Amino acid sequence: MDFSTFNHAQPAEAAAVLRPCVDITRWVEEIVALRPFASRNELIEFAGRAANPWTAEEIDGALAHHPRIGERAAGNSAEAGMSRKEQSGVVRSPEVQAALEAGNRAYEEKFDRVFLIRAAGRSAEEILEQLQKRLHNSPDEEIAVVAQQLREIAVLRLEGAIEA
Ligand SMILES: NC(=O)NC1=NC(=O)NC1=O
Repeated sequence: MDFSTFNHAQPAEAAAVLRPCVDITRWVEEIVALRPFASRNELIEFAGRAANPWTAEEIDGALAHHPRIGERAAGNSAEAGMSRKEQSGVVRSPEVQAALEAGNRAYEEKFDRVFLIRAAGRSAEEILEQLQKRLHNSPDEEIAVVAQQLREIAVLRLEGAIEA
């Protein structure tokens, strides 16, 4: 959808573009309510700080839409397509794949949620390095990192969804 159409669309139509970026209603509704934005850049910039901070409940609700790193998102929803595209660069050797799977399991064991990282533009090795580093975080430290990664993914998705 182009910026001008988004800016003047019906609220439900605008919300439908935002929802696949991150499934957090407060974020979607704040952006829809603030339209019309003066520019695409202003929209993107606001999206980077809207509904801050997200609660742990909001984050965990949104995580349900994110496949594990190394797992291919199934289905033909907008989110699944975005996840596949974001993870398309995460090509990996069998060894790295095995290490990612073990890392995901250890992470879920410790934090009781899926390991989330902004995968776009990152190699499997870098993701594995981040996973192993973050495993040492305390739960409070880690939820802040997860929130930042989720927001980066949301903004990247929004930039992809709204053409100039
Ligand atoms: N578990 C994940 O980190 N998933 C994802 N990261 C992305 O950048 N897209 C995803 O679906």
